[in-house]
Amino acid sequence: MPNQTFTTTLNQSILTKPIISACNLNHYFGEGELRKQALFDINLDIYPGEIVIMTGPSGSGKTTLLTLMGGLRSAQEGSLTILDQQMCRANQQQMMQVRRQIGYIFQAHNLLTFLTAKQNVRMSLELHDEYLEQDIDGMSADILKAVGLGNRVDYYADSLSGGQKQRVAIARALVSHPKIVLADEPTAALDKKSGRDVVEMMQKLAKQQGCTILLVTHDNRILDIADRIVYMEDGRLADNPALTLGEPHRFFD
Ligand SMILES: Nc1ncnc2c1ncn2[C@@H]1O[C@H](COP(=O)(O)OP(=O)(O)OP(=O)(O)O)[C@@H](O)[C@H]1O
Repeated sequence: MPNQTFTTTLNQSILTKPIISACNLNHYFGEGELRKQALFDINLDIYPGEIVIMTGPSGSGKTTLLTLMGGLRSAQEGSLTILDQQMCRANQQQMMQVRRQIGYIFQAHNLLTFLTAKQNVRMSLELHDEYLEQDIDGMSADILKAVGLGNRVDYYADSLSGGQKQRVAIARALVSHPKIVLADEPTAALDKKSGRDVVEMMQKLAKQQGCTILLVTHDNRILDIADRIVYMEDGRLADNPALTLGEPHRFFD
């Protein structure tokens, strides 16, 4: 029987065009003699609604690629299209326009600790003109309920546990219904159960909204939430037999 992930991806590639598409993408840090290539000839298409996990050893280029794919870093060489915008040589305004359609979740939750959970989520809606006329308090409270924090809406971020803070960060990233969510090591600071809860929450909300998730992780306990796993090594996308054989847990243990 054909591999389900492969079949899904194949169907998607026939029916839809990628929401993110990298073609022969290279990236360099430093200048002159210090210039060092961090990404080599990356070719990767990500389709609407997919959950893609990017994994691989430390220093292999995952965060560099994630930040490029999130419009947080200027693309230098090759082609990178995000939501129909070519990011190579894009100006600041074009990059900003792309970023407004993306939700971000980082290892550190980056909540403002002197604001409540609801106020933190609300801030994300305040950045979007289209929501200003709507009940943004109600929307913020609703999404906090959806991530299981209905009884913590008015708690200050400081008084929440690590897992609860990360759930607020998920609510903040998804409340504006972004087309893409990028997550960099979202479970790194969490214990096993909280980490699992957080990604399952993210998966559920994203599937409800038809949102695409690109997630970087070293955490092999969450690889199964992905529709597709891509593996990086030495700045290149690599085939990882352990992952394609459906035995992701073998690799890092
Ligand atoms: N701002 C920077 N300046 C110079 N070199 C950098 C910079 N950021 C990353 N690098 C280099 O680029 C390479 C890829 O780094 P990157 O952080 O993307 O890897 P990673 O796979 O995300 O690693 P980790 O899993 O440890 O976070 C590394 O060799 C790193 O030292």
